[in-house]
This record gives sequence, C-alpha cells and structure tokens, in this order.
Amino acid sequence: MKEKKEIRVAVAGPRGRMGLETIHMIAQAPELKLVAAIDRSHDGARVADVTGAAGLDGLVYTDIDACFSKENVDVLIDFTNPDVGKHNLQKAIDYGVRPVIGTSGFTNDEVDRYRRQMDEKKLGGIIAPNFAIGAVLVMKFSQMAAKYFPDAEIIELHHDKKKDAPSGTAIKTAELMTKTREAKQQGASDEKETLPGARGADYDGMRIHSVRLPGLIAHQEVLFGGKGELLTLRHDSMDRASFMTGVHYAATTVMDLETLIYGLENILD
Ligand SMILES: NC(=O)C1=CN([C@@H]2O[C@H](COP(=O)(O)OP(=O)(O)OC[C@H]3O[C@@H](n4cnc5c(N)ncnc54)[C@H](O)[C@@H]3O)[C@@H](O)[C@H]2O)C=CC1
Ligand SMILES: O=C(O)C1=N[C@H](C(=O)O)C[C@H](O)C1
Repeated sequence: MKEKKEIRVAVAGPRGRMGLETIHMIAQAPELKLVAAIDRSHDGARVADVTGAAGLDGLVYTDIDACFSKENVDVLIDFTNPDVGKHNLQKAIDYGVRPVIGTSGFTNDEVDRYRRQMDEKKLGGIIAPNFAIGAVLVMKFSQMAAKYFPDAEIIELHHDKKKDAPSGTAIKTAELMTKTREAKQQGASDEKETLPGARGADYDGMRIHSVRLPGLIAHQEVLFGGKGELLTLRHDSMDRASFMTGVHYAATTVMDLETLIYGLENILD
C-alpha cells in the first residue's frame, strides 16, 4: 500500500482564538506537520514559544512571501480577518500552496475570481464559512426546509469580540436557502421600523439578526414559520474544538482537489 505523505502546513493567525486551536489540533495530528506560522509580529520566533504548543518545530514569519519562499508548504490554514485572509489566499495561489480558509468575509464574486485562477493551476483549496459539522448540517437542513417554508428568519449569536456581522455562516445559510425558497419579501407589506435596524438585515427578503454577547461562542438558529407551525433548527458551538474535525478534514482533502470549494458541505460524503 502507498504510504501517505505528511502534509506540510502553515497557519496564519496562530495567536488568535481559531489559529491557536488549529495549532494545537495539528500538534496532535500525525499526518499534519506544522512547518511555519504567519503572524503580525514575532518574526523568527519558534511557533512553540509563541503559542505554548510544545514539540512544534516551525518558525514564525511576518512576511508571507518570505515564508512561502523559504519553507516547503503544502497547505495554508488561515484564520485572520477578511482583508488579510484575501491577501493570504492570493499569495497561496501565487506560490501554488493549497489554501484552507476559515476567515469570513468572502463574496461569491470573489470566490469565483479565486476559483478561476486556481482552476488554471489545478490547485485545490477550500473556503468554509463554518467548519463545525453540526453547523454545516443546519445549513443543509435549512436549504431543504426553505422549499416548504419560504418565511424564515436567521438569528446568529456570537461572542462580543467578533468583528463582522452578520456571520459568514448566516450569509452562507441564507444563500443556500435562496436556491430552494420562492422569492418573497417577508413581514407585513406596510411594516415600519420605529427604531432603525429593528427588523435586522435584509437578504433577498429574509431577515438576519446578529446577537453579540460575552459568554457566547458561535450559535445559529433558523426559524421557519408556516400556517399554525414553527420549525426551529439550531446549532451551538460551545467550544472551538467543534471546528477542528472540519479543519483537519479540509487540510487533508485539499491535497486531492484541483479546484476551489466554497463550503464544507460540498466535500462531505
Ligand atoms: N470557518 C470557521 O469555522 C470559523 C471561522 N472563524 C473566522 O475566523 C476569523 C478569525 O476568528 P478568530 O480566531 O476568532 O479571531 P481572532 O481575532 O482571535 O484572531 C485573528 C488573528 O489574526 C491575527 N492577524 C491579524 N493580521 C494578521 C496578519 N497580517 N498576519 C497574520 N496574522 C494576523 C491577529 O493578530 C489575531 O491573532 C474570523 O473571520 C472568524 O469569523 C471563526 C471561527 C470558526
Ligand atoms: O467569528 C467567529 O467566532 C465565527 N465566525 C464564523 C462566521 O462568521 O460564521 C464561523 C463561526 O460562526 C464562528
């Protein structure tokens, strides 16, 4: 049997909430090897010293070009912020490194633009708004339900350090729902907001509400209303470990892809 090659990984954002969880996941995964981290500071330091994850060999780079020029990297895992994530994804494509992007903030047009470049190079990659399997299932179930319940509202709830609203997961959920949901402007046709924003954000006539509170991690509810009935789909990430099965799966799966996948649901069996 052919032995599987160790996958050489660089992590961008290693001291952030998700980056750090990813570093610890890699330290426990025999098929993944951390070769470098890309950070805003600590150039030249050992990743182990910066993150406290003992036994890791890689160095920290503040310059992604230097990292990709000096290190032999198979996969870039990015958990930074929308601007940096896009910059890093473009660099990964330029250097032929397979991107696994968890950072939120990509539009469909941007994804298409990156995909065209990657198709030309036959380079595999994944952008996933949410790596938690349960969250992905709620997205899929919501897509199914929207066919029968076109009246739906999404409530996403997150920790109060989250910078973007609505969440990437909520946007992706709404986008999947529009594939099956008849177009419709919800609520009373003559409704008025006496306090601006009270009805939330409008996505194709559906409303998205963003809650930010300390104590929360990442949660989403999708409410579907019909005549005399209410269907509620809910997912709760109570620990960032919930994302790691998906991140690990993505980091190994990109090695066999030749295009850019948008959404973990597209590569799950
Ligand atoms: N796809 C998924 O399943 C998930 C996605 N996310 C997304 O991941 C992103 C990060 O989330 P968190 O870890 O909670 O944020 P965070 O704020 O804890 O971490 C971001 C890290 O990026 C670092 N950073 C900023 N500029 C940088 C640069 N130029 N180079 C390298 N590092 C840089 C910051 O110093 C920080 O440590 C967000 O967009 C969030 O929405 C979060 C959780 C799950
Ligand atoms: O910032 C977060 O925490 C999360 N961000 C992602 C998003 O915007 O959907 C995924 C998850 O909800 C956690």
